[in-house]
Amino acid sequence: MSRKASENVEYTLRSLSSLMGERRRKQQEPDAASAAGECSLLAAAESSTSLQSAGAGGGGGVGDLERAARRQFQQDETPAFVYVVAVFSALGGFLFGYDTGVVSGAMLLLKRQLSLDALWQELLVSSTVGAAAVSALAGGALNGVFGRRAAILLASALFTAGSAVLAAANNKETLLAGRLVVGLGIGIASMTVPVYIAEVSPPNLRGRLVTINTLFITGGQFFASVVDGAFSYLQKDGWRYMLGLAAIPAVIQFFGFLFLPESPRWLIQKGQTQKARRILSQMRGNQTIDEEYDSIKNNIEEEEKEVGSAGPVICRMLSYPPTRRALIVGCGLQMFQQLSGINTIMYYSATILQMSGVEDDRLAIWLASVTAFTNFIFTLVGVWLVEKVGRRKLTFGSLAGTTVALVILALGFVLSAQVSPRITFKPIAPSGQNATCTRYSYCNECMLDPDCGFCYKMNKSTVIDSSCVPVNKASTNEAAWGRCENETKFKTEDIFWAYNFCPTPYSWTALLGLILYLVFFAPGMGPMPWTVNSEIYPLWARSTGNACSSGINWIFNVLVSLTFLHTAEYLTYYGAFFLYAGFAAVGLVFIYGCLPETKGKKLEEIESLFDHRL
Ligand SMILES: O[C@H]1[C@H](O)[C@@H](O)[C@H](O)[C@@H](O)[C@H]1O
Repeated sequence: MSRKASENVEYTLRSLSSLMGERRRKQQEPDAASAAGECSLLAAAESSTSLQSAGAGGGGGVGDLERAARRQFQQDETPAFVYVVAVFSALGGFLFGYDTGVVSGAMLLLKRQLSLDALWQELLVSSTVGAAAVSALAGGALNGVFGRRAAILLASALFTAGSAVLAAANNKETLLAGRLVVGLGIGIASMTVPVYIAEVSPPNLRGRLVTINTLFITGGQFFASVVDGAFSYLQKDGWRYMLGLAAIPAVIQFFGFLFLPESPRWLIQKGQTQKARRILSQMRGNQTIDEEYDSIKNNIEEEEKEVGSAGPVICRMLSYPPTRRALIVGCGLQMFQQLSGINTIMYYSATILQMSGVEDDRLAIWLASVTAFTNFIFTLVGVWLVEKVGRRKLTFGSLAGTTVALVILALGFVLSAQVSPRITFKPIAPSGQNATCTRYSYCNECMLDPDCGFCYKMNKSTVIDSSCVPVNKASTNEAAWGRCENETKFKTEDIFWAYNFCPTPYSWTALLGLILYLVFFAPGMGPMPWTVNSEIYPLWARSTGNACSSGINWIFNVLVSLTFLHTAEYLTYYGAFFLYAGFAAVGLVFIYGCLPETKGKKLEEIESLFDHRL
């Protein structure tokens, strides 16, 4: 009998045995449990044999029975406890999304209240991402030595402390300290949570449960954008609520995890086998865990024989071809996730939407939450698809669509640049004022200079009397001098001010590109790098592998988001998006050539997928 066929028999046997055992329990027959088990097993064996032969002959009702048994088997495999554990862990993802997302709205208020210059604004935004990169890299050792549970507890304590410091801060230095602490929490959570969920999940649900973590990340980003919108009306101290609110889920996670168990795989590795057994059977409900337990244990012993246990894990990973290949795939996926520009889209969506003709600031903030919502909803599609189509197809399809969307986005900007309004009016700068902006001839050039903005009138749908003047450093809603100097006044005179965008009839292409981008990116390229990384390393290399790949994710996150405005300045907006499309196209080749399918495999079986060259 082929391996697959014998697996099927065993599967049906176990399913039917459990199905009938369950029925007996329900009828509350007084016979001893063991006898019931034995009987049902015998009966199951019989029906299983007949299933096989009937299956070969194409019996229809038998298929139904088998399907029912499978369904029952899967239900038995996943008691509600696994979901509780997954949701509590994924609160770490929620905080990751919330804290990275909320800062853009908080910054609008903070820069006014604490008179922050551009350097401080950049510091407050990127310090968190930088700290996350460092703690994600360090989190590998932390996870290996103290376990997943301790790492998650530490992350939620850091989130709580950081949010409290931020809510109470009275100066920019304290704010910076709070943002650094929160960043340390994000880094640890980002690398630990997927690993922990993967290790406690049954194979048939692992992808889905790990992907829920990314759903929580994008949910956190969406929630942050709504909170930003709501508190933007509270000009004084609104930022305290925005930044401090994160303490609530952090405290919930902390207390929840005091009662939740350690990963059984980590415990087995540390020799705490009795405890591991107990937790594993708690996670698997009424299924027998012997097979799973033995396979984890044997695997650990074999790995130790094969790779040894001397020297730093990263060196062992690099010198052992299967883990070296897995590391290349894991880090490559995380790198291409960021290089395809997701965080440029997330952080600058308000600006991109303004380019699509939305002129009102507050409306742009609310529309940005529509973008965040699209990201969230389509991640849900990913949760649904991951166990149906598998990781490889989902990631490849998603990146292919993302590449096309980036090209459409770029073409939208090309069209807009080609019809960019001419500058027809060159006002004389008042003495002592900067006049460099007045040298530009087209709105497009003016827009790309972060110090300048475009001031114009409209005659029906034509731009007239347009000038390029310096922006007011304290508020980008108005110019430093000239007709657009006073926001409340120029609005009554039918004069318009465009900072960071140009009025254009082709704005809809940018909007279309933006939405298409998220529709394609969110189900695959968003969650799959995290999901795949949580499953491709053997146990001894899992925390280090995830530490490296998460670190790469955060490093490229900083690189891409911090350089976007400069890239746009040198290459123009469409140049920047063509560049991301180019990176995404290279990513496609990488995925096609290197990413194996891990769907449905036991964590212990996945290593063999990397036995051969990529
Ligand atoms: O998977 C997540 C998700 O797609 C987020 O929207 C993004 O901001 C993160 O950088 C990414 O790692």
